[in-house]
Amino acid sequence: MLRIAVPNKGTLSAPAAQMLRDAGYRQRTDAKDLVCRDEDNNVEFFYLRPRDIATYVGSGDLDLGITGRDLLVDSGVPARELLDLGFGGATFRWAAPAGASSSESGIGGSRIATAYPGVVERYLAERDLKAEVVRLDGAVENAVRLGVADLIADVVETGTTLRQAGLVTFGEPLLRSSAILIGRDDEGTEAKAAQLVRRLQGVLVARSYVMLAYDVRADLLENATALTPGIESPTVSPLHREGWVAVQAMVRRAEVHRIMDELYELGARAILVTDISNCRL
Ligand SMILES: Nc1ncnc2c1ncn2[C@@H]1O[C@H](COP(=O)(O)OP(=O)(O)OP(=O)(O)O)[C@@H](O)[C@H]1O
Ligand SMILES: O=P(O)(O)OC[C@H]1O[C@H](OP(=O)(O)OP(=O)(O)O)[C@H](O)[C@@H]1O
Ligand SMILES: [Mg+2]
Repeated sequence: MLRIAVPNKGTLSAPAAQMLRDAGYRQRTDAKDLVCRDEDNNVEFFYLRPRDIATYVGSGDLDLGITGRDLLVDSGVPARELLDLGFGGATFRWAAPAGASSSESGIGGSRIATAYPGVVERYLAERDLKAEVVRLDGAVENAVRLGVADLIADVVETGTTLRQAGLVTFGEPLLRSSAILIGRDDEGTEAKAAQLVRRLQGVLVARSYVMLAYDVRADLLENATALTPGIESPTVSPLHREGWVAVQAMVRRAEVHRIMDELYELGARAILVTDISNCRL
């Protein structure tokens, strides 16, 4: 039975469980449950703190896990990224008091508060910089005003927490994070993860594409299908009405309204959009 770690709390927890449900797996119904067996799919899910997930996967005690890229890097364990899951996006950034005119050149020699010492120490080591890393558990934005650090390195999503603490970011992000599927850094990992990866990829495609169908005069077909080339090629079927055809193609959800406008202008009619609930390409 495949053993998979899923975040039990925090930002990644609900979207991770939803994605697994969308991929056809059974998930816990009670937030206090820490294990859920899915006999039909021969998988067992373990609900753990996202920070600990890389540890369990790196040691080989669990086969696969869902966590943040920043947490994987921070852990330094022998686990690797198998798939970007497209949620939980955040940057990991330097920040200092507004008006302190901080820059990356001032990082060496400073006191840096962070809940991600592994990420910060990797940055320092790569540049041969020495600095004092103050490891905190959270609410890192308070560290500067409380006097334990000169600057911080932390997760930034909307930037609201930083702003409210009177801090501003500086320099390039140390990394761009999102939720990822991870496996142990060894030979068997890809094979173990193959079915789960295919299912999750199906969910990702279903989320970012819709199915577009329309009728168009046969003499306009080339122009119309140039707008909707599909993934392989669009499906074209005859219509009962002489000289018209029906077309079906997958299009990117983000582009569908522009494409519908352009198809209508071209003369296509009965333009219909349907959600895709899952797929294998
Ligand atoms: N706004 C956000 N705040 C915190 N973490 C975020 C945010 N958006 C995405 N993440 C990602 O979530 C992961 C951190 O999850 P974790 O559950 O440890 O923190 P949390 O959501 O802040 O929960 P808690 O504060 O309860 O520990 C990281 O990979 C981080 O990049
Ligand atoms: O840019 P924002 O949208 O404001 O989000 C980023 C903030 O959210 C998280 O804190 P959280 O609320 O999880 O508290 P914590 O620091 O105790 O983990 C993170 O550590 C940042 O502080
Ligand atoms: Mg947090």
